[in-house]
Amino acid sequence: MSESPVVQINNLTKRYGEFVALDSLTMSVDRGHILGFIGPNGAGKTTTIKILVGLSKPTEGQATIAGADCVKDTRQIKRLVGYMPDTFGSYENMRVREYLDFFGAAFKIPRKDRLKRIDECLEITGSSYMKDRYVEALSHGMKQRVGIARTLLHNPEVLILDEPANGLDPQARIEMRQILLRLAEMGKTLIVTSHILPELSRICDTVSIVIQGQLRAFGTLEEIMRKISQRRIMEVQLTEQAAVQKCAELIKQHVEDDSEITPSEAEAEVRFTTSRDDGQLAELLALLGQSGLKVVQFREVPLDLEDAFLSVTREMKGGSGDRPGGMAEPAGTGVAAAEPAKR
Ligand SMILES: Nc1ncnc2c1ncn2[C@@H]1O[C@H](COP(=O)(O)OP(=O)(O)OP(=O)(O)O)[C@@H](O)[C@H]1O
Repeated sequence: MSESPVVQINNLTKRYGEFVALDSLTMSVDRGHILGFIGPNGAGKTTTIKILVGLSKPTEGQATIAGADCVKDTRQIKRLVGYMPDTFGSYENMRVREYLDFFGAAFKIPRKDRLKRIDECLEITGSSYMKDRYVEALSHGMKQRVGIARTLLHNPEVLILDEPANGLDPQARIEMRQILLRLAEMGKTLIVTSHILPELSRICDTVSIVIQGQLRAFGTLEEIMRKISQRRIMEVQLTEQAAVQKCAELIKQHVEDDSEITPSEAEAEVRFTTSRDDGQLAELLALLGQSGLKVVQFREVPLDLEDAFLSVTREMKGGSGDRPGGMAEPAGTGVAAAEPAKR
């Protein structure tokens, strides 16, 4: 029999007066999994997280962590969840070990166990060498790692990390990724928010895309990518910028009426979306050549998580209109919108 999900969110709704910040959100995360929680500014991510960690009450719906109700069982929730916000706070004249000791004491870890636990958490996050350094003198990347060590002190089952890779250089991001994967291997369940989508796609096995308080896509990376890749994005690279419009016109005559065609004179290329098969695309390529266009590349653009995100964001544009804190119009590829992936 399969284990029930560690995090279970059912029809979670949060209203501020008339404004619906979260609209019947339902999703779940299994033990040892890493959920990428994605959404533009104002989508409702922080609102969801606040409810999960017991800092806010939903207007309707329910959230549980390892069976504990996020509203009624707040003491249990504190023990079960480690939350790392996206800001570190200011801790002057405190060394890393003192900082962690302070939080260990706040979690009521007995002093003799605390020192051992601090060493363990520093080791897991590759921060042992920072132990005697002053917190305020740490780099941003070092602070992020100490922040995770702090989150681990009371050995929570679920870790909620808000933008852990934000502001990190490429090397620090790789290290962060390794830490998060190690935590999942240890059986921790992770919910990670991020705006660095390619980074997130390397660590998450499940992805949830929230826009305007609603779940727009949910499932494994493969499920979401399969949905959006029903239409592929093709790219035609030309030798001359002047030929771009002519190329776009010819493509328009050959593909579906609702195909999205994006000419870029600056890059001497045309991108378009289509469900035409390989044979039909080969005909198009031949036609472009016969029309005197010098095509140097004709290829399918691989889709990534960013495309999925832009795809569902674009779909929302035609929906319920503006909303405070919404995302600017994305320069998306216009691939077919993803339906929420059922699990
Ligand atoms: N206390 C509040 N009163 C009224 N509206 C609120 C309150 N808190 C949040 N909101 C609104 O709810 C919506 C969702 O906000 P939330 O902070 O959850 O978004 P988010 O996805 O975390 O965005 P970001 O990525 O910018 O942090 C926003 O439109 C926000 O303005």
